[in-house]
Amino acid sequence: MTILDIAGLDVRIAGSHILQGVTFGVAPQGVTALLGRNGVGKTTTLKAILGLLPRGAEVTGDVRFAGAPITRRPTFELVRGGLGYVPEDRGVFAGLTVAENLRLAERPGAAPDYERVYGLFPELQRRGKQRAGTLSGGQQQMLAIGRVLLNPNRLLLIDEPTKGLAPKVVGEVAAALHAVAQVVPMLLVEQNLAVVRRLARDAVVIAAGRVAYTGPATDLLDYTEKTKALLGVGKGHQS
Ligand SMILES: Nc1ncnc2c1ncn2[C@@H]1O[C@H](COP(=O)(O)OP(=O)(O)OP(=O)(O)O)[C@@H](O)[C@H]1O
Repeated sequence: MTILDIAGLDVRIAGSHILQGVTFGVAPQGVTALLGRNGVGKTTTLKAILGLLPRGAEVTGDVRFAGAPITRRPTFELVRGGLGYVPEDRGVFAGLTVAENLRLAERPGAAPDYERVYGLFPELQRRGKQRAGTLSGGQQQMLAIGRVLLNPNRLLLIDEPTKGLAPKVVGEVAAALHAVAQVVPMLLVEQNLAVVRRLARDAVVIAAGRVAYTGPATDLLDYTEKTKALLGVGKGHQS
């Protein structure tokens, strides 16, 4: 059983053939980690799923969300249909307060689930009047995730949530993601293998434009030689 199926995904941007027939499925529970060396095409994979690649990008292949083909559906429809996205740059509005950032994510006609968001991230309630630009990196990440969780989701796509964060904060964000993953499944791009070990049940590795591993995350991480060959790093290290 899968909630998201990607088959033969091919992406060319500005003359480079970035993804070359990427094929994998995402389980409907828990965390699936999407791994690979820098620049291999992890973000491109998430953006291709969401229809967010630049205009000139050539995209072919089949993407199905809960069984339905979504390849040419507009992004807003996918998001309304329960595909939540937390981009790598977090995309919070620095000049607005935390509460205003959350309010902007509310959808007309839908009841925003503040109880869930503040239950997972009490800090966001305490800092409601603070400008988002003055939050720490970890707090901004929690705001970016909280904003997506205001609305119902069937799958979250989260891009490098711990990138650039201090080690203590990485632990806090990982704990938050662990709690979120109890409620909604996740496809998580993450370079920090200690975080992957803590959170992910399944792993998908992209190498040279193709899927080089799919299977249990622990099997990959316990096999140090393979991890090194595919990701260029050993157990528990951050690349
Ligand atoms: N809009 C674009 N125009 C040209 N090249 C692009 C574009 N977007 C991505 N690329 C190229 O595609 C390749 C894959 O990029 P992508 O950001 O998907 O990699 P990644 O695996 O997410 O990397 P990182 O771990 O560094 O975030 C890179 O070589 C990148 O330079």
